[in-house]
Amino acid sequence: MYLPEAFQKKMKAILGEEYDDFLAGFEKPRHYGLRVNTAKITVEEFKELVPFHLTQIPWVENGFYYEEEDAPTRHPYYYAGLYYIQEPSAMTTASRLPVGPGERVLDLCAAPGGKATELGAKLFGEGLLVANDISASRVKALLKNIEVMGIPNSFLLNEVPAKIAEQFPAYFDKILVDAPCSGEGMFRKNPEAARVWSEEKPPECAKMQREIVKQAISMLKPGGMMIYSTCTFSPEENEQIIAWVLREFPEMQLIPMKGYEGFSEGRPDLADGNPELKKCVRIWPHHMDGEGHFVALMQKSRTPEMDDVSPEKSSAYTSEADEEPSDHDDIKKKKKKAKKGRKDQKERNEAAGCTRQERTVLESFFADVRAEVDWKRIEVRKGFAYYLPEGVEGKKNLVFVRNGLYLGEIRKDRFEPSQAFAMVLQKKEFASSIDFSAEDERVIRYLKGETVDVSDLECGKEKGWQLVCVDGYPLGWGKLVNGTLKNKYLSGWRMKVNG
Ligand SMILES: C[S@@+](CC[C@H](N)C(=O)[O-])C[C@H]1O[C@@H](n2cnc3c(N)ncnc32)[C@H](O)[C@@H]1O
Repeated sequence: MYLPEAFQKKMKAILGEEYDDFLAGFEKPRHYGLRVNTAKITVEEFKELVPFHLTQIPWVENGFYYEEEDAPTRHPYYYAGLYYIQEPSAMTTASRLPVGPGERVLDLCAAPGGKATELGAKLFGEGLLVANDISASRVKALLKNIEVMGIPNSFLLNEVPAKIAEQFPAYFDKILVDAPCSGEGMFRKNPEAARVWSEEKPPECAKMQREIVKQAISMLKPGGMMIYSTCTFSPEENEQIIAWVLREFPEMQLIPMKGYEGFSEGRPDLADGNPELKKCVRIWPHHMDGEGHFVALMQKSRTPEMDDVSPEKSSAYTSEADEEPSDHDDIKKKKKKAKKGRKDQKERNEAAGCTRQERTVLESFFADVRAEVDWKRIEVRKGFAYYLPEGVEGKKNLVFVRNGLYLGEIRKDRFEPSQAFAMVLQKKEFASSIDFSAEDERVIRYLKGETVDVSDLECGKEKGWQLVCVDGYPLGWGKLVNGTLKNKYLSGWRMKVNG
């Protein structure tokens, strides 16, 4: 494969004796990965359910290699948001940022959402996920992925980091910066990246990365954690950025992250020699089954007042051991905790954000919804109903693409629930559902937008709105009339007819 000469020279200098192994790696096949969406299904349940040949990615608990011929993007479970297709090394970043329900989390360079969707899943619907990207077109993909994965409590922005920083000073418990970079680690996966690479790219990107990181630090709470990653090898964008942070922001310290035998230490010799830089992680494709990556986990010093607070009282103090769901039981505990939080916060006051008439229409639909609803968080704008996240009240002058969950549209005296609303529900949370088995050919026809005969299937109500599921996992809406399911699957999300 083509590799620019200047790149080869640089890598030879960095890798020395290992260079030939590194080069040989470019001829090996790439690896395909999927990440289980633990907000919807546990890893154990997933392994029992799916028909694919999966192999555990050894350093990511909910990550698996899959075989290309299994084509998981064609399966209905993909449409149900049970997993996200992600390059295995790219899973590392979000997996090493300890996030738990109730926290305020920011992903500053989030599109298309590979990492933001994992952070959102770890919140289990409690707390706030602010996900931003500077690119308007890429933010659209981010929105879709957040919706498919069923993350209700998000605020999606299309802004420059400095504008966000004005509104959120020292606000977030956790921040992820997956910086725009020269992409050297993705040359094998994306040969085009090698063709557009030039020697000027790394220093140019480094300039941009310093600006983004500076803004991120200003938005981090004392005691909060920031994780920085790139998919490139160049020291200017990796160790040298972190060395700069350590010099310029004495309140920031590098902290070790959960290890793996294939990880390599950061290289102080490629920056200013600070031995702390060994706490960074380099992922070399010739050492592991994944593409090139760099990850650094940092923490902002606590203020003296915070030292009076016991660890249980402050989410920012929580250690990784406490936070990482290590198995099935931990995930269940977290879900329980999130549910309790919802109950504690719930006050059934009047919805501030809608008229009495709108409320009546919504209430008639919500009579069939068995999830907790905090009416204070419902807002209707020009007939469109939203469920607002907590924590972004009064944030002004920001370009956003979505504030919270889009619930649906009020059309006179009817409510049309949205696709995104279906994706945050569990089957048991709606009064009536049509549940297809994944083998039933009607599920594909439903996903292609067809009307289907379901007279042989059981459902809670003989007519009206149905939550359409595959093996118990919601896919979207349908409306039942005389045994026929009218298709309400969002047209833009449909499976391609010839696909
Ligand atoms: C490596 S990609 C992010 C990938 C994403 N985290 C994921 O896992 O799917 C970097 C992103 O940064 C965005 N970006 C570039 N400059 C930015 C800036 N100044 N502020 C915020 N985002 C920026 C790009 O549009 C791009 O989507």
